Amino acid sequence: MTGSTAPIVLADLPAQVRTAVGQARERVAALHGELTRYGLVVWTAGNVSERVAGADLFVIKPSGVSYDDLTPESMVVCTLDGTKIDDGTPAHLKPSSDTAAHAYVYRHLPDVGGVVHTHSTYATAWAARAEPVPCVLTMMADEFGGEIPIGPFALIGDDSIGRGIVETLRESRSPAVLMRNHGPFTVGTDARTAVKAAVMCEEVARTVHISRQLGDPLPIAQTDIDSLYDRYQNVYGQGPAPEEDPA
Ligand SMILES: O=C(CO)[C@@H](O)[C@H](O)COP(=O)(O)O
Repeated sequence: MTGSTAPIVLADLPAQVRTAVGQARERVAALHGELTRYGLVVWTAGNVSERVAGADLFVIKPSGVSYDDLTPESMVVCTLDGTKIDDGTPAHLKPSSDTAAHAYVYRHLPDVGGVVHTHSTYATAWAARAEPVPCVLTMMADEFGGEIPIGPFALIGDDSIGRGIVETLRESRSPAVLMRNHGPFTVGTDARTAVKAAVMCEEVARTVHISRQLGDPLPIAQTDIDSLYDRYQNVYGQGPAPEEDPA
């Protein structure tokens, strides 16, 4: 007895799971285009994943593949311990090198449905100094509810990065953490929300950096941060579509 279990085969899973995987693959493949559109990544250095609704699985990009070559069919499907399943991709196609970090986040933060990692320039510059981005912009109060925190230094390859992300985000309202000497990891209810947090993270890191070239940015009072955060999270935008009138 080896104790090893047979790999999960996507084609053998119930139809609704296969449909959910297909939809997540479409979204995750397309969202990598947003990373390049907003200039958050160079070469292949960043990744998006999304939890599969109704299954203990997530979808993530393959490692080291050019963004231009990513397709829904090439998105890799993993269990929540980060193991690739028999997902119909070639056996040699490895998931992202950050898969263990994404998997750890999904296992420990059940409300998270999407995770993004980039090395976007300004956010990573703050990470290299291990300095949180202070909350000195209304846009930061809206999206992050305070400063963007720093996570610990961690090597790639085991649970260290994931542990650092989870420990840091549990202490904060921010959906972004700047892992020391590495770069931003962001989370959201789905992959699109996590991508938005990555875009906003880079934008505010850039603006606050430029502001500091001009002098000392002015802090925002905590009560105002709380009020801005509450409005943006609960009132801003269109809200859910109204019910159709049955008449
Ligand atoms: O942070 C790192 C490596 O330092 C990774 O995010 C890579 O830059 C992208 O890896 P893949 O997703 O292509 O494996």
